[in-house]
Amino acid sequence: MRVVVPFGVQSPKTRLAPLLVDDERRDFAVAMLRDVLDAVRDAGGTPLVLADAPLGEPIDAPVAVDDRPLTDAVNNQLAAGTPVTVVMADLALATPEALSRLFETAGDVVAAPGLGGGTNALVVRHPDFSVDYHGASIADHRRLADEVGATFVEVDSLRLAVDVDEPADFVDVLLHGAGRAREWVVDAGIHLQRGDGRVGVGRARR
Ligand SMILES: Nc1nc2c(ncn2[C@@H]2O[C@H](COP(=O)(O)OP(=O)(O)OP(=O)(O)O)[C@@H](O)[C@H]2O)c(=O)[nH]1
Ligand SMILES: C[C@H](OP(=O)(O)O)C(=O)O
Repeated sequence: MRVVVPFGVQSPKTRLAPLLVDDERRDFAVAMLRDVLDAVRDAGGTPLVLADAPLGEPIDAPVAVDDRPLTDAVNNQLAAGTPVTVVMADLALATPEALSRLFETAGDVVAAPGLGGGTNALVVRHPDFSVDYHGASIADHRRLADEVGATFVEVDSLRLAVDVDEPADFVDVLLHGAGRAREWVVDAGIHLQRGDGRVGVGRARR
């Protein structure tokens, strides 16, 4: 199964700026990308990194560079009309088992919703379906599938629902992660902060 993994090289993970400086955000984004690529391969997928600029470092997967905005770049990958799967590069909890379940779920379009309204992964088996990312995209994708007469199936998965966008997402990486991304977070001195029944993250001063 061809699996496109979009990766924003230019100023990645800007919402993590409260905790990470520019270089750290890039290094962390690459650590997540490497974990996702491993999980895709271990789930039987053949990954292609769809980057908005050259990565500038070796990566264990073919890379296609397309500097168009995310939606346009992914729709270009769908244009041939053959089945394509899209898995975002910031799914730090993704495992081969979770991805296999997604890949094996029947439907013209199979989605893994993200927390907060995004669309973290899509298996597209309908030639007329197109994507429209950002701004509660899961709702847009339900509508777009309906408009072309495609069935739309959603996979309920914690591991595919968590995409790391904001510092609070590090809580789930620390509690449920196991790969390079979690290792990077720990090495960066980011730790759980628990008090009065709430949990967040803090960072040890260097
Ligand atoms: N190819 C490509 N991938 C993108 C682009 N923008 C985001 N991505 C990737 O799409 C996925 C989800 O995007 P976001 O969560 O918005 O990622 P992001 O842009 O790094 O994060 P923010 O800067 O905080 O919005 C991630 O895997 C990004 O690497 C883009 O313009 N082109
Ligand atoms: C790509 C985008 O990610 P978000 O901006 O919602 O994190 C989406 O899932 O539509």
